Amino acid sequence: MSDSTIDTSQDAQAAQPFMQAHGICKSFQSAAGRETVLGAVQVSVGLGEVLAITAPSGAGKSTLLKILGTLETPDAGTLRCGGEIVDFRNRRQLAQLRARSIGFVFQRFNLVPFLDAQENVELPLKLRRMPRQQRRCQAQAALALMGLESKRAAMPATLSGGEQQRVAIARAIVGAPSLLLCDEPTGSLGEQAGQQIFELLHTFAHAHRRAVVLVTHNESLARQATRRLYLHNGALQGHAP
Ligand SMILES: Nc1ncnc2c1ncn2[C@@H]1O[C@H](COP(=O)(O)OP(=O)(O)OP(=O)(O)O)[C@@H](O)[C@H]1O
Repeated sequence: MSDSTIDTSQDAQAAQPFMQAHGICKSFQSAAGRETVLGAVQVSVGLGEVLAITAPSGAGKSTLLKILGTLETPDAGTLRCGGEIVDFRNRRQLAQLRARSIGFVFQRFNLVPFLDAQENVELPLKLRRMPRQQRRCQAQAALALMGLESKRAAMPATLSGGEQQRVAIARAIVGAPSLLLCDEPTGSLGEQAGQQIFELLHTFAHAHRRAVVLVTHNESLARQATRRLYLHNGALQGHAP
């Protein structure tokens, strides 16, 4: 169900918020001076929902997503994840938070070309030194969730764009993150493959009670999200500018 009329002030009331951002500001230095990209952004995302964020190019969607994913430090504001305030100075806490709770999906699939689908999905678990049998089981389950049981041994180059993105999503969710941040995940796919990716993300959020943030230029997909917000002039709002 989409709800394009929801106001951001109601945002904090979303059921079981997992990630809450309050007063997030970010500016960058450019040749023309200091440019404010995000000015006091408020947003929360709850378990079980897909939150779509749309905006014109250059409005700061990727910057916001990086801050929500703790990959970028805001100039001001607070971020709560699972009820705890994120300390951006504590690199160790950030790394643990990302490893345990946050998955990332990008427009580019970034699969390792010399590893097969299963090995690609196992990679984050291997880095965490998970025993081989356990990581194999988890990777198989993640690939099954993406409808790729029959492609476990396939090399990335032999897969379609949509299939490669599904492997990338399986890799992002294999560690069971509560929050999945997706930056234009369907941007390089055709309409049908993009729709399939959206439906898989939707099922992941609803059936597994996870929070999904979907940054997209695709109006049709944004309309199908649980909730959608527009990034405009550095603020998130519930209606089109
Ligand atoms: N590290 C950085 N240093 C300087 N400027 C930056 C940096 N990162 C982002 N910007 C600037 O911030 C603005 C927003 O960038 P961002 O990538 O977040 O936008 P976007 O909405 O994701 O754009 P697009 O839809 O085109 O991908 C741009 O003007 C960009 O040049």
